[in-house]
Amino acid sequence: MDDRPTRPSGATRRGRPSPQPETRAPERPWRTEGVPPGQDDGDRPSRLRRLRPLAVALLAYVLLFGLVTWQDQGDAPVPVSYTEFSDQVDARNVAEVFARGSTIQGELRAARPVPGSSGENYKQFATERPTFAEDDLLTRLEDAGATVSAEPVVEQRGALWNLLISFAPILLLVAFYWWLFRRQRQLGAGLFGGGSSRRKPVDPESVRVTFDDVAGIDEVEAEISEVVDFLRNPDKYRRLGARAPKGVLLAGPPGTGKTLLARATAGEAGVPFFSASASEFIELIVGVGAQRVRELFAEARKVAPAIVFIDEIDTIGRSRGSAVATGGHDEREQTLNQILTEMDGFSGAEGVIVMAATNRPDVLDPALLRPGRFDRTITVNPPDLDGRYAILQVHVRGVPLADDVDLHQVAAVTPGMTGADLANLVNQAAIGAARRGADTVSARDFGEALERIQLGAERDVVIPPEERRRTAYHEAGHALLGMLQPGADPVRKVTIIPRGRALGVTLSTPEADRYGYDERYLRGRITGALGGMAAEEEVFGVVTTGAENDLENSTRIARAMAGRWGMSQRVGPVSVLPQDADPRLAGVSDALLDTVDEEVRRISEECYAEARRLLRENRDRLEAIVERLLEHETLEEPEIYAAAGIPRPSGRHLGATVPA
Ligand SMILES: Nc1ncnc2c1ncn2[C@@H]1O[C@H](COP(=O)(O)OP(=O)(O)OP(=O)(O)O)[C@@H](O)[C@H]1O
Ligand SMILES: [Zn+2]
Repeated sequence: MDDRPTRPSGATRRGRPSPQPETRAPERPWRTEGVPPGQDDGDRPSRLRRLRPLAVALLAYVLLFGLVTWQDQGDAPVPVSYTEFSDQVDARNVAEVFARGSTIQGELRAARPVPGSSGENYKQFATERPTFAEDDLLTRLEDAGATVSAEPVVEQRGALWNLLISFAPILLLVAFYWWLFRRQRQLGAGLFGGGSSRRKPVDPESVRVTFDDVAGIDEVEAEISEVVDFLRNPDKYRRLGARAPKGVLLAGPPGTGKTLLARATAGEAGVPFFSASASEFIELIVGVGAQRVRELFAEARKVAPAIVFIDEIDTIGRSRGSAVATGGHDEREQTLNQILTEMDGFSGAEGVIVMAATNRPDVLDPALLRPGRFDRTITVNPPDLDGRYAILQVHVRGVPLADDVDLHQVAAVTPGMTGADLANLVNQAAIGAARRGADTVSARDFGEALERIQLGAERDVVIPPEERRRTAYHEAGHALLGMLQPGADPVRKVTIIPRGRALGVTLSTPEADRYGYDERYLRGRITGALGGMAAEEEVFGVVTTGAENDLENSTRIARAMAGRWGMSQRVGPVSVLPQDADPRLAGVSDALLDTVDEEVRRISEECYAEARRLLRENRDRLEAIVERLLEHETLEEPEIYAAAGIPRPSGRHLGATVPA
């Protein structure tokens, strides 16, 4: 669950909680990625080509360095070392070196210096050694059996050797880097099916996604259409000197179809679509991310007009002061800078449009949003009732529906669900029908799929009677408080059949789409969440571990009330716990944080006391629900309200599950 209480279902569970309800995780098996796997082989030649500039630069550097060193030698007395005389040594050369005043270092093994035979023209061989004449040297050389050749072969070992030695660390480093770089790519290719680092354009014809596949985007369609139009007729804009759109930021919660929208934009315009996830850019090695960005854009430019899509841009685009940053800092910044450079670099004329998606537009570095970069933000919201209906219609294409399926009804009972959730719902329903061996997908399949998504899959375990009874009180406590509090979301279902990791579940969902919450509603949510624990304490006099998940939920809401939503008078109308930022970095004092803690405790204690009071006053209702629950294990909305003798607030209900 994310940390706003805006999730579709207010399910409260007893038992070791699954912190992330099964509604999200493995939900999108159909999510196709831009790259057909196994295309990496074709990249090899271009990879070599890419490395060529590096090699050329290196070679040039070595040559230049060598040349400079060589040049130096012409003028200044550079030490020349004759470690030994081979028979290729030219005596004239030796003399020349002497004449220039160079020092010969090392041993003249073949020509031992003769004491006293000093010549004026020749410098000292070595300060502490006697000098000798050229003739003398020649004689000695010949005596030693050396051939005096016409070609001067001066062994330049000294300079060259020093050069090589001084280069060795750099060369080693370059080699190592190269090796790592290649290894990373191979690893990436191996692990992620051959496409993690390199994106090829998807053939626009082969995976053509169009606006027909995206539903409920009426509000953003106008803006997106402009991008499509530009990609289709860039000349029309160019002629008028209109600045082309460069970057479009798609902001919205996960699963709202941002990727789909970007892909559909490419599909509509009939241009290639390059996609990458920003998190893929971040590698351990600094510079790799930037390199990948460069490649991505280079390839897009080659086939422009095109769309480059960067998902999760916030992983690299977080503003510097932000508390949470992923990946190495340098790497992140370099990669971000590379993206900015690429965007600054191309003129609109090239026809590359960058689309990026984020669910945290608030944390983005302002540099990203400057004109000429991502200067358009399109907010994609979770769909409303009509939107959900439209999305369902898209996804039931090709799914044979039974006559009893009413998509309006399905849309009505799924407030808060995103496009991805709905796609999953249809998929799960179809799977259920297939498992039954049915020809069509029925309303019952939808009901069961929704239940599985909201409550988790049923688990086949034998619960001891004592535990079962305790669970029944716990869930009945949640349900009763949900029904007793005015303004609370209607209770849809209660079960003491273990589901997912929970021993029992109470599900309440809002009647209609909710966009904001008032304090009373939130307190009701806390009281309801604490209702299970309160019932256990009320009836058995002890508290069990079954309330862990409930406490997490209630505390989270209380913290947000006091620290984020200004609902505590003692804290005041200030934001102490801004979303996803470290309050201490934001300069919040410890005293204020302590006050929030105290307020969280106060709110929770008040709500708990309220829960206890309500349960005590309605003990007969509690017992009635428990009795029905132990008998039927699962109760639907009408039965729950009937058992408690409380009028039902809602009429809508996806009555597909028949209780045992
Ligand atoms: N508006 C929509 N119309 C039709 N289908 C949708 C819509 N929104 C989402 N979906 C379905 O959900 C799937 C996932 O959506 P998508 O990956 O585009 O969401 P997203 O916003 O990019 O999510 P995330 O932020 O998690 O990457 C889509 O492939 C599509 O099947
Ligand atoms: Zn509970």
